[in-house]
Amino acid sequence: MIKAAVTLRYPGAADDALKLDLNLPGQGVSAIFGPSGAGKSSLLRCLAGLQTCRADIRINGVTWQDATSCMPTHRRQLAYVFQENSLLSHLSVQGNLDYAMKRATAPVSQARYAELLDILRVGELLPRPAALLSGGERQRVALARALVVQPKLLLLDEPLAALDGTHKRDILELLDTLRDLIEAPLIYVTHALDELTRLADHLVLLEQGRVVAQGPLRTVLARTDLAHRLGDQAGVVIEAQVSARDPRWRLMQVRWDNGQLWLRDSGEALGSAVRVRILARDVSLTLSEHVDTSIVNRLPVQIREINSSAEDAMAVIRLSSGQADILARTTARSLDHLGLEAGMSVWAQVKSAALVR
Ligand SMILES: Nc1ncnc2c1ncn2[C@@H]1O[C@H](COP(=O)(O)OP(=O)(O)OP(=O)(O)O)[C@@H](O)[C@H]1O
Repeated sequence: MIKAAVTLRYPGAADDALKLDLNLPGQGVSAIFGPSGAGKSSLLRCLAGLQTCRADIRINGVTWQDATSCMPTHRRQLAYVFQENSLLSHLSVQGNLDYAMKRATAPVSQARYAELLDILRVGELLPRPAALLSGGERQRVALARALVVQPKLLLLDEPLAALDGTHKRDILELLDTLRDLIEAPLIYVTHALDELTRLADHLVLLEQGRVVAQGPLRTVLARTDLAHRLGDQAGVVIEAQVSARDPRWRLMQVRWDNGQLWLRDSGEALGSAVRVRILARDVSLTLSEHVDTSIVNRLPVQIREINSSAEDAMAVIRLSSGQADILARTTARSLDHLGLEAGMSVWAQVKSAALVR
């Protein structure tokens, strides 16, 4: 478990920049998500001991900070990857890796070192000066450097933010590959929901230095009361399995207990575990199944909860399809017109769904 109660006020500020209690799993990827200025980087700096703050921080049973003690950063056995400039620019790539290995409390084995360099395609970069690497290369080396020290906690602060689309996808894929190899918990700061829906197991929503919500990714994303904060990005992720393909139309079917969707075939093997993201704005509701529509994905669902307010023209509805939750957004007028209520069985028309992993 990661437990961190942090209070931080910058000198001269009228209010605390951070006042929060984090409870995160001791392994897997936890994403810290929030708008600019929410305090995401400040929080990572506090966890790393790079920012003076009042805190109780325990990482998998080891106290890093409490009311009477504060372990210095170099003893916290953590690794940090920033948006840019995580490397020592006056050294070569090899020099950066050697530097990290020498200072590590328990560096990785030679076999794991070679494996990490291979996965991250760092081998051919070893003689290159760090200062002359491209953005994507720099982040691959920064990740290698972070992982060879075998940290007890890995902090990633918007590692993709400075990259263009191609490099972003490349690093995301590498992180996805590495996630099963990394034993340490990973805290991933981002303000891009598409990154976290792919990588995260756990989600913390931060606003103005306060935790708005925290919990398993699926649970937090299915909360109707948070949907308005996420705007057009509101929507759920569903864990499913590739169950069939239709080569004629280049479609692939994914299933979960008693739900299924057809998606564009992206080549995953039958039986593979996948993660599907469905945005609330892409789901509409009908009282009976409409077959005369171009929408392929029509799911029988049950209405679990309706969140509407008198001031808002839009309502958010939580539906269940077996074990999976789906959010739909409709106008309050449609809600009234169709007489929708919690407990009703209806049909969800899913206009679009994306495979995120
Ligand atoms: N050194 C500092 N001195 C004073 N105020 C600071 C300092 N660093 C950050 N702040 C303030 O603390 C708040 C949180 O900043 P922080 O950089 O942690 O947010 P963030 O969520 O990481 O934002 P972004 O996504 O833009 O990087 C902001 O209001 C910011 O202006």
